[in-house]
Amino acid sequence: IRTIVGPPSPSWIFGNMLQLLISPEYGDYEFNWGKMYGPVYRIKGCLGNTQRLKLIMCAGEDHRQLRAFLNPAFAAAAVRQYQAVFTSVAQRITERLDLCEAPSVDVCPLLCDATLSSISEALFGCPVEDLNADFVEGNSHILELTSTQSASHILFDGIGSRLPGWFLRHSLYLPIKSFNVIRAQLNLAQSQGWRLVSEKAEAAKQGLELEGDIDTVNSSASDSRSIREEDIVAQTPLMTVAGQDTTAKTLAFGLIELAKNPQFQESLRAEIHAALQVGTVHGNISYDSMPLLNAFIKESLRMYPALPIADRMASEDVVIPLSQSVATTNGKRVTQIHIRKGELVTLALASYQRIESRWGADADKFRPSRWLDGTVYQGEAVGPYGNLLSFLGGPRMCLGWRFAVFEMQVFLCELVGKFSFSLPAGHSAKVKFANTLLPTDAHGNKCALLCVDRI
Ligand code: HEM
Repeated sequence: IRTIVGPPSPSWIFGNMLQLLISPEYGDYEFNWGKMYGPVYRIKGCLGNTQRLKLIMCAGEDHRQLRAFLNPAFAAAAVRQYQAVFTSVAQRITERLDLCEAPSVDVCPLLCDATLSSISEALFGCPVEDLNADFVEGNSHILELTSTQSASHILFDGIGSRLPGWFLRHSLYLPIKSFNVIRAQLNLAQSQGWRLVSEKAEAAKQGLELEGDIDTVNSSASDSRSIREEDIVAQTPLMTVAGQDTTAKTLAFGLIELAKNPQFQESLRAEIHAALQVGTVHGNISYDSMPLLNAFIKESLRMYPALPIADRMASEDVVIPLSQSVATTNGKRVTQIHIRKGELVTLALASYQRIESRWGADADKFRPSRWLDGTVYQGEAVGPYGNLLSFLGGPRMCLGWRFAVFEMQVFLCELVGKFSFSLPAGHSAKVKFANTLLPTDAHGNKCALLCVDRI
């Protein structure tokens, strides 16, 4: 890795990490590095750590079993059953927007509440109000915590990646404010998970019919025998963290783009109204047959992947073949890279989604029509949806991708069908990275301020 070319490091303490993670706008440096050095390059981590590039990873047996167990709740047929939940949650966003009297609204909290409701009702089988109130509050604390990023966080992560796993697990018990919040939330999530599992077990004992959620969909799965209740319980915080903010922010970025492009917004609304009309006659809306809606969702995921970069540590020595050779500092070109056990690899998902050979010469622009006019490269699929890596790929691919796509289809039909979105005068939206991509105001605060008018 040391001989792979890459940008110079401005600091031994931070390496290239501040440029990568807290540039004024996400990608200011990274997207240029991609253009200058190609799809694979070396950057420096904190404290002289060198091992960073972009590649893919593997996962262990426990993880495979747990995925197999959870998979049925996220299969296409199961996700279709969540339509009534998504529709009712979307209608509640409309009700809240109708009550807003201010000239502009920050849509982030509305969307975040809505995506939590979808998870709670579809996967846990109960409304958010039935979840422990402290758990719901702790969840928003966690979202706030994970929406901040600073040089000291980055240094802390850099030091943390050099410490043994047992030390990090114990350090969570240090009396640090953010650790207190995480600890309390993990405990609440565990007890919340136990409550859900025992309620389901009790209902099943009484012969009550249960459908569609994580705990019941899988009760008959043959490969679930080795999964313990503790494992199911452990999924409660994972579902809310993985599925709430990711989908809400993708929608928020999408609505900002719609506000910037009134003409596209009009065309999308016309498609939605036509589909809703046909749906009323036939009793079902065919979301997958709406070209503009689906092109718009794919373009939102492409330009604003909730997780723009993912770090992986090699669990064993491995040789990774490259589809194109890359230059080395000693003037040679190599077609494979040797990664040693323990070395860190950064997968630059957002950069991949701006590669011109895949997405067109204007890959830096938000243009949904690229999905309809043949601009997008039609080759082997690396991710589950639209050849995008927003949901990653391989054994750790997002379990909830169908859930997220369907939820976005239903929410957008409701919102764009009923409201028009425009940017408030003088408001400039920015894109920041703090664990995930966030829309922010000019001061860097998480916010997607929009003028929202009833049609
Ligand atoms: C637009 C919305 C979403 C995006 C962009 C997204 C993206 C991702 C990505 C990139 C990962 C891999 C993370 C990593 O391994 O570093 C992931 C994992 C995961 N996601 Fe999503 N996600 C979304 C929505 C959801 C939803 C709605 C759910 C569930 C309700 C969900 C459940 C999960 C789970 C359980 C994992 C862990 C999978 C594993 O480790 O095997 N996600 N997601």
